[in-house]
Amino acid sequence: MAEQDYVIIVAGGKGTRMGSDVPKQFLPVGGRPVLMRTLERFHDYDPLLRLILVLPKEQQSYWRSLCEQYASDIPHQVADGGATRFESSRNGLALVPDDACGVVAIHDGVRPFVAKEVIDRCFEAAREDYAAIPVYAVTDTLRYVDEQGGGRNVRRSDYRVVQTPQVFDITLAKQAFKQPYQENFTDDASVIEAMGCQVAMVEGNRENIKLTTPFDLAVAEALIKEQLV
Ligand SMILES: Nc1ccn([C@@H]2O[C@H](COP(=O)(O)OP(=O)(O)OP(=O)(O)O)[C@@H](O)[C@H]2O)c(=O)n1
Ligand SMILES: C[C@](O)(CO)[C@H](O)COP(=O)(O)O
Repeated sequence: MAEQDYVIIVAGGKGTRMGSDVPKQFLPVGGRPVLMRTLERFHDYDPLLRLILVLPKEQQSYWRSLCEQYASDIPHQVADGGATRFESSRNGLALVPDDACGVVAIHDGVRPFVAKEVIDRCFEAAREDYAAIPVYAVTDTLRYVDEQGGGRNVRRSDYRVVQTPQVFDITLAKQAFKQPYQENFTDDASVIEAMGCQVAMVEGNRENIKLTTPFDLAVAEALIKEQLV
């Protein structure tokens, strides 16, 4: 089969920490829904990428109406959201043909500001090393807190902050997502590592924030206003 790369954009979460009436992936930032911006990032990066959007079943018709309202006609498939991020990623992966040859990126729907250079780096590293994630260095002092509430500083150079897109060889990803769910699967790289595989790290971009709380929305508006993204 000819080489074809895929991007799965997961937006099947509840957005509890955002606490908004409208699901956070549909909230407008800079006048456009967050999820539309995310989809556009990857389409603008390479219109030949096959895009798969993972959304809760009950939000899919609203998404279609938003596409009409904003005259967005980027081709994409839609998969059903799951109870966990792992399940949402797995549902998206199920739409990638079993005999597909290439890499698959899994990206948070609520990270609309990933840089083109970062997508480039992740795709290149995944082609070379089978699995790659974007990270950046911790800038604050970092403290370990024990069960008794005591604490001690740890060496921050030992840690990295992890972002998405997390990019994998398609065959490897499909194999990894056959594993049963574990609680420590907080991202897709942890699923790959549970099979004993290494994950390469490349430099991410700080602006690629995950819109998790109302504070992040304010930061997103400011980044757009200052033309930093
Ligand atoms: N069952 C889930 C849980 C999360 N996600 C997606 O994973 C990304 C990162 O998750 P996060 O921002 O933490 O979103 P939520 O889980 O929705 O947030 P919260 O924990 O506040 O409810 C989001 O795009 C979210 O929609 C998903 O597709 N399916
Ligand atoms: C995948 C992720 O965005 C990497 O930073 C993150 O782990 C998802 O966040 P969550 O709070 O665990 O949903």
